Amino acid sequence: MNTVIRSQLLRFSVGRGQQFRFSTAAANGNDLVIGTVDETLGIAMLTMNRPPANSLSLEMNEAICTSLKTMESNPKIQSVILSSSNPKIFSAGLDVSELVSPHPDRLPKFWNSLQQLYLDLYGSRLAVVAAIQGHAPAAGCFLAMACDYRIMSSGDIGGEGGGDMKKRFVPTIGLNETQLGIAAPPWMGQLLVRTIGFRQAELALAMGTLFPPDRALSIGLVDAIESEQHGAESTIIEGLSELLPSISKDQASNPLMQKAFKQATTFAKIPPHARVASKLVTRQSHIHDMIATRDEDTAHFCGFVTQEAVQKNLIAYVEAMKSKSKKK
Ligand SMILES: CC/C=C\C/C=C\C/C=C\CC/C=C/CC(=O)SCCNC(=O)CCNC(=O)[C@H](O)C(C)(C)COP(=O)(O)OP(=O)(O)OC[C@H]1O[C@@H](n2cnc3c(N)ncnc32)[C@H](O)[C@@H]1OP(=O)(O)O
Repeated sequence: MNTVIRSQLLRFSVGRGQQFRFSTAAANGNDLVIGTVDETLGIAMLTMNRPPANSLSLEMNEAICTSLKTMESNPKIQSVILSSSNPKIFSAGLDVSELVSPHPDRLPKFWNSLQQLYLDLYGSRLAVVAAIQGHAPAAGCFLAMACDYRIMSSGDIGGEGGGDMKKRFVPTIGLNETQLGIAAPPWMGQLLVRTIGFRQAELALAMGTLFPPDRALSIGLVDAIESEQHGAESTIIEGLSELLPSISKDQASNPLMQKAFKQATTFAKIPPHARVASKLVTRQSHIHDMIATRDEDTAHFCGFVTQEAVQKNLIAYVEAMKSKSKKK
């Protein structure tokens, strides 16, 4: 919450695998987002890096938007991989501390930053490939749905624990808002309808369902699933290692990341004008609807979240989350 973007862009250099970073005044000194670009291939990588869970605060939303816009402003870049520096969490959705006992001035600004993130990502001229290595609940799922292609980790043996007692790590994805005693905003819910169809979305929204990878694939919430068991050195793909930020270099032999890289490369080869025009055919009306109702949506959100009963639910949810985390 006390993270403030001090300077938008410290360094932006293009070329094979060069990086640009955002400088922030976060207590841990980390960059919120790390961007790398490869002009030769026409692809970029945007790595979310807000420990512990890549939750979306006002500053995180703004950092993703600014980074994406910077990539878009480079005419040589046609596609981008959206990934996470946390191998088990793509994004935990909204930073719940933005919702609990919110400051009246900050709350509408926060919501506006989320709306803008939706508009920028869903309407981006770039083809965005989501590399969903870990959990993607609520607005984490929304982030993935706003991309053009989603590849999710199938989960693996050995994610937690040790020795013979290793547990299987199974990431999940979905709009689970009702489990928190809130409802997904209409535009987010509609994005689910557009992605998986009316009946599946109606049920999933009501139940707050979080889908494991195989179910997410079968209903079309993700386009592909991939193991994360790292391959042999010989399977390393040229260009991927250079594109990965220094904190994720070990991901070069990760099959999921390789698949995302191949997909981004495929997108980058499609004639851009045709690709962007076809994207507008399916997305423009949804974007226009959202813009037309944006102020109303903000007022609705602020009124809804600040209700006493909603605050009570949220406080209980955050307490349960913290005590679960402490017990680990
Ligand atoms: C017609 C409609 C009518 C009305 C609607 C009108 C308006 C709409 C109103 C409201 C809409 C608001 C929309 C909300 C969308 C959201 O995104 S809400 C946020 C939902 N997110 C979640 O529920 C996820 C919660 N987190 C988890 O389930 C797990 O953390 C997760 C599965 C992601 C990972 O599990 P695990 O690996 O076991 O990690 P931990 O649980 O131990 O967590 C690690 C640390 O991360 C912190 N953390 C996790 N999630 C969040 C978060 N969302 N925000 C902030 N912090 C988070 C957690 O506390 C741990 O921190 P610690 O180690 O304790 O410091």
